Amino acid sequence: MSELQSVAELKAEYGVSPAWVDVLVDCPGSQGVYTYQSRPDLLVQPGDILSVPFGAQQVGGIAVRVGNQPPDLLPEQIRSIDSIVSAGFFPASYWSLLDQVARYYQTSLMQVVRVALPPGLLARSQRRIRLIKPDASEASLNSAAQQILKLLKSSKTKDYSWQFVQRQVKGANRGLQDLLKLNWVESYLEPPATIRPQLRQAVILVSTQGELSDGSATQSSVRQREILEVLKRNGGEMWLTDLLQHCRTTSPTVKRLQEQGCVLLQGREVLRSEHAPDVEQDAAKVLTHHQAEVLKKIHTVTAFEKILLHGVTGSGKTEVYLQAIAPMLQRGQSALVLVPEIGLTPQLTDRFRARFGDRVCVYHSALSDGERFDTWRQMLTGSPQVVIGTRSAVFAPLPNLGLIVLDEEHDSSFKQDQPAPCYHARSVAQWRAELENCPLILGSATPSLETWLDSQSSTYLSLPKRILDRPLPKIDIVDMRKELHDRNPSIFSRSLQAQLKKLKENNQKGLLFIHRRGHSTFVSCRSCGYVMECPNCDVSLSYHHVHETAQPILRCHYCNYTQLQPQRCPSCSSSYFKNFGSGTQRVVQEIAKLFPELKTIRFDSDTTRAKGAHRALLSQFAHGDADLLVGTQMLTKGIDLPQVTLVGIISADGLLNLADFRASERAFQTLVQVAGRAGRGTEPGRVILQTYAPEHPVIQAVQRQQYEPFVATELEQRAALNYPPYGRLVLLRLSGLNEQTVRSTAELLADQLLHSEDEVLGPAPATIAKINQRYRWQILLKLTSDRIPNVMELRSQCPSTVSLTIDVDPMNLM
Ligand SMILES: Nc1ncnc2c1ncn2[C@@H]1O[C@H](COP(=O)(O)OP(=O)(O)OP(=O)(O)O)[C@@H](O)[C@H]1O
Ligand SMILES: [Zn+2]
Ligand SMILES: [Zn+2]
Repeated sequence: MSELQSVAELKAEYGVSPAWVDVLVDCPGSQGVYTYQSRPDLLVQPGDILSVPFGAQQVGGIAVRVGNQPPDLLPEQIRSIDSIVSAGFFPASYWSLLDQVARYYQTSLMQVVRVALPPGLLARSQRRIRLIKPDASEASLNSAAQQILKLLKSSKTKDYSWQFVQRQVKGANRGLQDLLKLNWVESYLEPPATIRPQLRQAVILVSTQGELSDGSATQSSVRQREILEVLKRNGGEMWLTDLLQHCRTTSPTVKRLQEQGCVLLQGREVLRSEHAPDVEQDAAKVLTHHQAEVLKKIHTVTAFEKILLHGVTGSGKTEVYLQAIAPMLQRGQSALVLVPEIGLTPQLTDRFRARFGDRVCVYHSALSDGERFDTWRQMLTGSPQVVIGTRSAVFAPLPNLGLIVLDEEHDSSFKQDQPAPCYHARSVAQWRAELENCPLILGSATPSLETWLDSQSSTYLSLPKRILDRPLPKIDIVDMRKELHDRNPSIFSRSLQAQLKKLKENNQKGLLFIHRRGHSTFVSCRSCGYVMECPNCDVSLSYHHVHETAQPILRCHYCNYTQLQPQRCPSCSSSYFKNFGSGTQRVVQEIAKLFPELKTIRFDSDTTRAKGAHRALLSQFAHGDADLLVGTQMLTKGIDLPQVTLVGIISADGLLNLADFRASERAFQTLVQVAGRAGRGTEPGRVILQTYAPEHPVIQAVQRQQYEPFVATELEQRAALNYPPYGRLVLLRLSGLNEQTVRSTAELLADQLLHSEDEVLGPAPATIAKINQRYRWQILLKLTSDRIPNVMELRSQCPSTVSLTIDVDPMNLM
């Protein structure tokens, strides 16, 4: 638990209000947490908005911590709080949470604030003064207070901005204090509701006739007609940006259409929350027996409780979340739903929107500052709502939280590796649920070992069957060594080919899963073995081939370094210089060669980079004439398309051979999840899993689709080696431009750690020893107890050229 004390506790203990307050100052040009002295007459609580002196100014700040421990500063360095602008602006528990994150992950509070809050929150808000006792008499007051009172009475709304009052009244501050004490006026912070609404250009179709160039078929008039046609098809109105993109045209062309009287350009105000398409209203589904049982249990939980919802793929977990949340909104409470990646959210958010309409808001780190800010403002209004977001949304400042859901809780993207704080949204969600005293639901078909082991201390709920008793797909394991032996050199086994042939006739769709992105993982020389590497990073370059006739390029996935693929080996000049492996591009090209009748869509980080691309590609696949979706890890995450009957796993081997103690767990989870995309509709599903290691225990476990036996074996191994979820880890990552300095710093730190009772592994170069010119070393601490040593102090021993990242409970050991 946090070491923070509530004001009530402090008062009980000391009989006084807290003496010191840490204030987050966030104004243009400076952002930081500073300590101020409180005043005996002020009862400052975390979450209050304060006015504090800063330099020569008075600025707004947020009280984040209060205490009676004198800070490590000279008395003359500490200034006093001016006043409380707005008490309880944030729930106090919110600041306890951020504080707890900072302490647990051993980073500064400011760094936590940076992931949690939109920048410049206070700078955009305005402090105002309002008269609350209209019949107040001025007689007994000092002159400044009298003037303020007079001023406020003269205002129609009985209120003015503090800035205005200060300009009108000399000594306004003292006058205000008196009035506040009398409770005749109140001081409040107005969130910038009306400030700078964003305007966006809309194009409206006025006439398809107009005075198009001259009626003749010049190239430009044909172009213009096309644009008008597109506008017409879209109901006569589109955002300018959408129209430009859609028609591949420029704004001067559209402006010319306006001059010709065909269209009208108009600035419109938009709320900058993520633009979502209209979704049809949807009513609650009649639950299956298992779903109903689970929901009944969830409804009985009203205080903090950790609930593991273990449901096989396609068992209808989302429907359970929806029906768990509905009564909550009715009671005026809000819910937070965390999902691993934004690629998965379009379908999920649509389902939530269909049920709850505009009470749903999407919050993730890819939002622009403006969008984040607007979404934030909506949250602080306190109206009951559902926030869906990725890991940073765990910090969404929703007041009155009734439930937190973490869907696909096993997913490692809930953990932030870089930059600090290296937090795990699952841990933070748990602390938050504890602080808010609300239930936390962790949902997964393949729970993480951490959660599984912990489920003894939580509520276990299970959905063992798919909805409507649909069967799990049948999984065939294909030994690729045998394929080669039987003279099938193709990346598709004979059984996968047979299934692919049947797709079109049966009017069904398939997914092909590849473990890596890009055309292949690396390029090497078949004569001398030379491997093309990135000059900045310690990784091989990946081969990218845009289309058959394009010049192939090589790219680094860490720093984006790009070069043309050389014709010959740079080392021995051999012309046998080829790419290996199989990535999405190669699979797409092979399909085009072998099955020209099948239409494919590529779904990986290259094709989904643009905003909204996930949604566009998935809906193209679901509603268009494409037969195959070819993709990477993204395919494993929650895609729910009833037409998909076939899942082909091109090669499972890359997953099995990762150098990480969690490799088996991850491989099992990924393979079960991707297999689970098949047969979710009325037609049963079929999975072809290709591998060079069919006897591998993970492959065997996946084929049987039995979670518990797999986990039991895996836990035994972890226990034997004292790895998580038994023994805990802390990883220290060091990096810098000078290899020698990084190395010697790592050695110095490791020496100091040797005195602790914990096991010190390393120092050693990281698996990827250089990224973006920075050399990387690491030290791994294997803890012998649950007590996490404080390694913050080691920071002072690092030269300024070496950066140290502390990763508590690391997920990524590369
Ligand atoms: N009670 C029900 N009756 C009919 N259809 C349902 C019911 N519950 C859920 N469904 C449908 O079943 C499908 C699978 O549900 P859902 O996507 O929630 O499963 P899931 O458990 O989240 O799966 P996964 O973990 O594989 O993503 C969805 O299309 C959903 O609309
Ligand atoms: Zn060579
Ligand atoms: Zn690089």
